[in-house]
Amino acid sequence: MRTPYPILLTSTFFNNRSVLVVGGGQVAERRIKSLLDSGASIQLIAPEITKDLEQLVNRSSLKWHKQSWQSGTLHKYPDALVVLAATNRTDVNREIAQEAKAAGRLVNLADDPAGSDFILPAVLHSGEITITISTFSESATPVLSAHLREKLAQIIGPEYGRLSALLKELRPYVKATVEPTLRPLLWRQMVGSSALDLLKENKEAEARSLLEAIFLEFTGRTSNGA
Ligand SMILES: C[C@@]1(CC(=O)O)c2cc3[nH]c(cc4nc(cc5[nH]c(cc(n2)[C@H]1CCC(=O)O)[C@@](C)(CC(=O)O)[C@@H]5CCC(=O)O)C(CC(=O)O)=C4CCC(=O)O)c(CCC(=O)O)c3CC(=O)O
Ligand SMILES: NC(=O)C1=CN([C@@H]2O[C@H](COP(=O)(O)OP(=O)(O)OC[C@H]3O[C@@H](n4cnc5c(N)ncnc54)[C@H](O)[C@@H]3O)[C@@H](O)[C@H]2O)C=CC1
Repeated sequence: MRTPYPILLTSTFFNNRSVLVVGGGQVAERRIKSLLDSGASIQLIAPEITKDLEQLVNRSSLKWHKQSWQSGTLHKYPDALVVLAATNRTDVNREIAQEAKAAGRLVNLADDPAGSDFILPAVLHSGEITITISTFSESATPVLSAHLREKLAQIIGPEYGRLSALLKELRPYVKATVEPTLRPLLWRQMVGSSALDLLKENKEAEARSLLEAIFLEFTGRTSNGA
């Protein structure tokens, strides 16, 4: 059994590329909305699209080509490294995938995860934290992924996103003053501190002070060679 290799595409990836989506139903709509949230420019090929997608065409970086998929037309979208075949026609999705793979593009088929280059997991965003969940290994049970996302959403509250933001603020100072081998120890102290509880109670200033105190105490100790 091979496990899938998880990667997260950054907005840099989307800077000079577009994503090609074929099909404009419910599944395509869900994907296009999250692609737009990630800053992607999208080329959409479909004869008909949902009402929500029609509205997005007018006010986002989504370009609609109102037509069915035509064989041999992938070359018209040279900057689309990522292709989503999301029509309700298995034969059409398969043909798109063949063309995409032959041209060295990365393709996802909405109806065939095992034949896809990558799959799209269930996603939970909590502030600056992204949690992805997948059940995929040869095939998937997506409703279980959605269920797990709901469970995790109850555990991972907004305080974790706020803690992440505070730790990021401290990161340059830690990098400048703490030896690389000692950094994990310091970060673990901060993450395991009661800053999280303070943030849960919206005591942002107290949480910041506590983290700064841990930092100062740690640097004082380590620079003394203790
Ligand atoms: C591989 C993957 C995506 C990919 O990479 O393409 C995939 C594939 C397939 N889904 C199918 C069906 C359904 N998918 C959903 C729902 C969701 N599906 C999602 C993810 C994924 N689904 C990826 C794997 C995730 C993982 O690794 O676990 C969620 C979590 C996220 C999202 O899509 O945004 C979202 C939750 C939305 C929410 O509740 O928030 C529902 C329920 C519903 O719609 O309410 C049904 C109907 C019930 C059923 O059939 O189970 C079919 C059969 C199609 C057919 O019969 O033709 C296939 C293809 C196949 O399994 O062959
Ligand atoms: N991965 C997932 O999470 C899920 C995947 N699916 C699969 O995804 C497929 C699509 O699902 P929905 O969006 O709900 O279907 P839908 O029926 O709502 O939409 C299908 C879309 O494909 C377009 N289309 C049809 N033929 C086309 C062609 N030749 N060229 C371009 N566009 C074409 C239609 O105009 C429409 O916009 C389903 O058939 C199913 O196999 C379904 C549910 C969840």
